[in-house]
Amino acid sequence: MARVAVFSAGSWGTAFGIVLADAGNEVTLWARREDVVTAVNDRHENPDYFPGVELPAGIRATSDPAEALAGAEYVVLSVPSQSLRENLAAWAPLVPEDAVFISLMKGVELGTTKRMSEVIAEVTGAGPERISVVSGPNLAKEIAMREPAASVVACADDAVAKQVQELCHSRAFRPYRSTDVVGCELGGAYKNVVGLCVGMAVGLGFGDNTTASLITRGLAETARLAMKLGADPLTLMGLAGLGDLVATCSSPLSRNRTFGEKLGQGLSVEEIYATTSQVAEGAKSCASILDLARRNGVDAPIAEHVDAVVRGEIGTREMMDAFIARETKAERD
Ligand SMILES: NC(=O)c1ccc[n+]([C@@H]2O[C@H](COP(=O)([O-])OP(=O)(O)OC[C@H]3O[C@@H](n4cnc5c(N)ncnc54)[C@H](O)[C@@H]3O)[C@@H](O)[C@H]2O)c1
Ligand SMILES: O=P(O)(O)OC[C@H](O)CO
Repeated sequence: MARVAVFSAGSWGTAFGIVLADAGNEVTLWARREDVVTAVNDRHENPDYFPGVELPAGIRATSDPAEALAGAEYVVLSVPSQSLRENLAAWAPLVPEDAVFISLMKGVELGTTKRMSEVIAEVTGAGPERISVVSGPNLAKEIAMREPAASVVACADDAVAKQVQELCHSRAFRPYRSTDVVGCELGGAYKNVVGLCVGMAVGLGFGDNTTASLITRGLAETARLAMKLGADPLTLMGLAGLGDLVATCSSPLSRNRTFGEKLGQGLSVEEIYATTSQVAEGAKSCASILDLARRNGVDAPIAEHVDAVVRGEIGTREMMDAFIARETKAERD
């Protein structure tokens, strides 16, 4: 049993907290709001995200980061990607010096184009052996309901990946392990952009040929960039690549796919933001991923067109027409 601090009590932080508690760990959830802390501690529930789901007794909550981090052996980070740097700068001095970070986030930082593990390294000074990521087809609601699912734990140090793997192996959650942090993180971040794109196609009324074509070309685009950055292409064929892409692009539970669907139905980005407080990472990361691709000379048509739609520069139908009209090429180019 280990002591784990989870930041924060949103959908995935709470669901992964359930996994960790089911696996026998002592979990402290950090929540920004006192009413969430009270609901978790007094009623074993997080009503904002999973009303009616009873949280395990091994989960406690606090709004005090120092209390959450006291004696923590593992620090799970699950805040919106663009807020990580600022939040972590405040928490870092409180983190025990040997604690291992576990990033659950699927985004790329705007401006710097850094992956989340790179932001963690920069802000905390932790070495690669103290930074792991978990990524895979893990829609939070299904995980909170203990529906069976698999995922990937990646760390440059295989022994640490194994520790984190054991930490989160529960009765419903089966983690595999990898040392390909770049591949896992890019698979997770890119699938959100492809999920937005597929959602747009669905919102426009297109069927399975269109979605399968976008998923497959999205995987090719992800692999192109990931390989350029040193990832193993087989990682992208695994749970953190194809697996997550399929879950996100197929499920109405995906916030990214839903966001795209609303765009396809004609809503504006501002109108969609007004209807949900939950994060659709792809709406921000399309710009940073496109930036990363351009800096590395990688062709990224899906990121480019999704970014143009999100900026309001083109419409969703125009995006689909542009994909078809692109100059013909070999499939593997
Ligand atoms: N929800 C899922 O199914 C799922 C699964 C796997 C990975 N992820 C990834 O996990 C990360 C977190 O997503 P989520 O689904 O938990 O999002 P969420 O919107 O459900 O929760 C985000 C949490 O962060 C808090 N928060 C929001 N803005 C903040 C800020 N500026 N500073 C500090 N805290 C802030 C919110 O209060 C909330 O507790 C994302 O990168 C997402 O891609 C989500
Ligand atoms: O709801 P989404 O679109 O953020 O997707 C959730 C998970 O990342 C699926 O693995």
